[in-house]
Amino acid sequence: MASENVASFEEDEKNAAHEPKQVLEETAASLEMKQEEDKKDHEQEQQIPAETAAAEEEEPPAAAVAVASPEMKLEDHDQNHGDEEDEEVAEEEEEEEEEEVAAMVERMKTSLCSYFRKKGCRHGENCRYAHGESELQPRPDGTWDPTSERAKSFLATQKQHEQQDAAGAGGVKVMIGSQPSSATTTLLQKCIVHVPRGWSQDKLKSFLSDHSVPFASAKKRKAMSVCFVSFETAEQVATSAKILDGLTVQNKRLKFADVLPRAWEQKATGMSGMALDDDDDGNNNDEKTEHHKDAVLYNDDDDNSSKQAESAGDEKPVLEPYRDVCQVVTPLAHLSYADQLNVKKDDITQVLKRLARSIRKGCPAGLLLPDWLVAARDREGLPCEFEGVIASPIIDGYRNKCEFSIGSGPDGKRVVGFQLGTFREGVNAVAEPGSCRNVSLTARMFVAAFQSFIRTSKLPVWNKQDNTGFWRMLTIREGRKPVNKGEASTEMQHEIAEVMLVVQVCPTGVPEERRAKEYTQMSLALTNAAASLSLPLTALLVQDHVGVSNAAPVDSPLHALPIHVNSAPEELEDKSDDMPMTHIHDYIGGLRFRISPTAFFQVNSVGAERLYTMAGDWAGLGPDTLLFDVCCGTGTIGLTLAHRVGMVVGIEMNASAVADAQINASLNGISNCKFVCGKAEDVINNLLKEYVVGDLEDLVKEGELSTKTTTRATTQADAEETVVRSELPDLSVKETENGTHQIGKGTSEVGISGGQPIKQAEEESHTTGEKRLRFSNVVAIVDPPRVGLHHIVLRTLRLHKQLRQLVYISCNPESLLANAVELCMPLEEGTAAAEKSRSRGQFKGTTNLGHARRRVKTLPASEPFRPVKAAAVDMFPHTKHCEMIMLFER
Ligand SMILES: C[S@@+](CC[C@H](N)C(=O)[O-])C[C@H]1O[C@@H](n2cnc3c(N)ncnc32)[C@H](O)[C@@H]1O
Repeated sequence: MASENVASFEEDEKNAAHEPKQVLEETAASLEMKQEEDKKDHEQEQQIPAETAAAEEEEPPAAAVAVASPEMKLEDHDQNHGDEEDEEVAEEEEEEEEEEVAAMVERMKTSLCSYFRKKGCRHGENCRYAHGESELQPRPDGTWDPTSERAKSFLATQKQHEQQDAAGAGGVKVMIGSQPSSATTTLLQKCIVHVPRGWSQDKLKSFLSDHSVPFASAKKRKAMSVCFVSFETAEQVATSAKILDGLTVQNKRLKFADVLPRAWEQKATGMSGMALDDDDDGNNNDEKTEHHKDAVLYNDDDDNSSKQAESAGDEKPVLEPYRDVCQVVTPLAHLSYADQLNVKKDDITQVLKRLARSIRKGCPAGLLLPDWLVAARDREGLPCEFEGVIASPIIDGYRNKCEFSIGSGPDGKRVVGFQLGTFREGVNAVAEPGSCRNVSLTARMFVAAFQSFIRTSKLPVWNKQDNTGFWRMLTIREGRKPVNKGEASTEMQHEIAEVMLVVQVCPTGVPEERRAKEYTQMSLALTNAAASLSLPLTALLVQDHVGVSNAAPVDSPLHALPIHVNSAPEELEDKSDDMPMTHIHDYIGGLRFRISPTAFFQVNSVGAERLYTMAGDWAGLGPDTLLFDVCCGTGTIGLTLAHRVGMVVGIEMNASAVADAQINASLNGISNCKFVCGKAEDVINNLLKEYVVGDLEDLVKEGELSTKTTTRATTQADAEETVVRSELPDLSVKETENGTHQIGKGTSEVGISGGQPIKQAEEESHTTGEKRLRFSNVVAIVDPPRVGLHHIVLRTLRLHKQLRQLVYISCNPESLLANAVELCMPLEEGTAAAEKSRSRGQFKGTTNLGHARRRVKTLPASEPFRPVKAAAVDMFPHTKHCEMIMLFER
């Protein structure tokens, strides 16, 4: 027994030793693109649409994001800096890279833990080997641990196929596309590239026979310059390669290449093939849509060729690698829900450990480590308590917003659905949402109706390769009926009361009258479908967008189209005959929220309710609290917590979301919230000055506090804050005028103030003369986009002494990690001056830990936060995403 264990561990060590290099290569290659994306991200709404989520699933593991590419090093470096400094930064980045690769490899549990299987493993979740099949990941070569069930069932299937083949006609049966193929079978399938397009299959066969190629079967479609050939033995493959590879036929040299199995087959076989994409004929061959530079997908579905003829005429069949749409969009759906939660828990555990490691690494030499970091050693490296992942109350059909691409399917037909990969992978095909478990039935029915319409339209669908076409994207947003507390149905379907459809088009070159005609037909088709399927359709809009990516700027023109579906009067409060509806409504925490077409709203609204409640519970709210809701969207967090605080100030850059937030306050009779439209980095400093009793000496000068409080040291804050608050005048909040006025750079404030009697100061605003409340207890709940908080916001929060509690909600653990470094890393006195010279205008990225650590050193001496607790709410079942929440205090 014991020797078995040793043997298995030795083998694992060997495997592990190969992993880092491979991972490193992959990660470095992916970074250039990632940087570009991150830049764009900061300007955009960062909700994870189902489709984006799908694309993101395709990206390398999150740890790769922070690895620096050579381009990043150049860009981020001030050219005036000396070589020495460059080297230092490069060294740090290299270390960073190594650390993250190591962390990533650590997370890749590619072998089963034999201790766990036999009598339990004392390493628990920190074990580097997989505890059970659900934790097991494929090895870098695509194969599975040979002792796993997966590998065993794979071998069994392989054996079965071999038996079938032996009993059959003697040839190797090519099964790709219909059932799992074995590694052996895949190795016996090859493709030949640069075969004359005009050749028929028979011509190909006679060519092979003439050249004594011992093939088992050969397939070729006319008009394609690639064909597929299978062999019976490896020797036959080798012989044929010698004969065919490089042979000149009609002035072109043939290429004998591997066939790229579809993704699930790749996982099982670990195949990779030869480069194909260097066609020297200059023609835009169909094969060139195969961007996988390695090999060609063997699409054995003969039906596809005939299906293309039925399409509207502007699409060509594409030959490209594609995967099952559910696997792309919901990659965890094959696991039980409990296993999905375990996968997410492990991922977040690793992220948290990296936070502790990164801050320890950045701690100035000679400075005592903060207590929480010392305590991390006793928590197996965790920087704080981790309360685990809270399950989503709804597991299927939970998404209230999905973005469906309009394009061509693998068979060339017009399809409305999800992109089967990313453009940078060269995957352009779109597939119907099929049985993706995160999409609601309502959305699927609308997709089907819209797809039927699109197939009749004479206007072209969007082609990502040449950025042409008219129909681009269909966004479906759903709003629910109010649900009484405790009655929340697990079947979201029954609660959907409002549906908004936003159809994105590229109007370039299509005359207005022509568009208007198409829209009328579209509206009719969708209205009729909604009526016949008893689906609510309450808003229909067209969005014009001419950019390359479907992510349109929030100010892209929107036109509301009339629809005539019977709706309940309360659903249509802002609808009049000549003003079609432009919003939907949903409910969180018993409050009604109006949502504009471009405003962010959590896609899993019942999950969001859990998240916001937890944020409120952790934030230590009270009637004397001023709550800053940073990146507030339609005001969901602030408004659901408004009854627990003195006042809420929400900051949001999307103007229509801010307008929603203001209306949402009115809709729910909430009067102690203000919403400010502007970028948080532009307004937060001024707002803190406006509302927070910041500099206590000022107040003493103003005669509002006794001198006793001026000696208050930041580190004694908790004890003395009570004194400060009790000495503030006991005032009731006074009604102030609602209205809009300027604060800071290019911002506008809309708000309603009022509320319950609380303890705070009141003073006149310099800008409006209105009586303004000022608080000494300030809490921030930040819920930034995927890229995280802007460094100016982080700096302001860290330097604002009055801010003692900060709750960070994040849909991207990587940016949370980097931001947490900036909030929590201890600083040496005087560091700022020393670091100043090398900090000018650089360190742009926020998801890079090395950048974050260097940026902290540019701050003036300031008390760091400490991580107190962390948890996650699974807002995205069946995907790898999860919403994290962390409490920081000081
Ligand atoms: C993840 S959403 C959170 C919204 C809201 N807290 C909620 O849960 O519904 C992030 C929000 O931040 C906004 N945003 C993005 N960058 C911003 C910035 N620099 N300043 C202020 N808001 C920003 C986006 O428009 C979006 O509404």
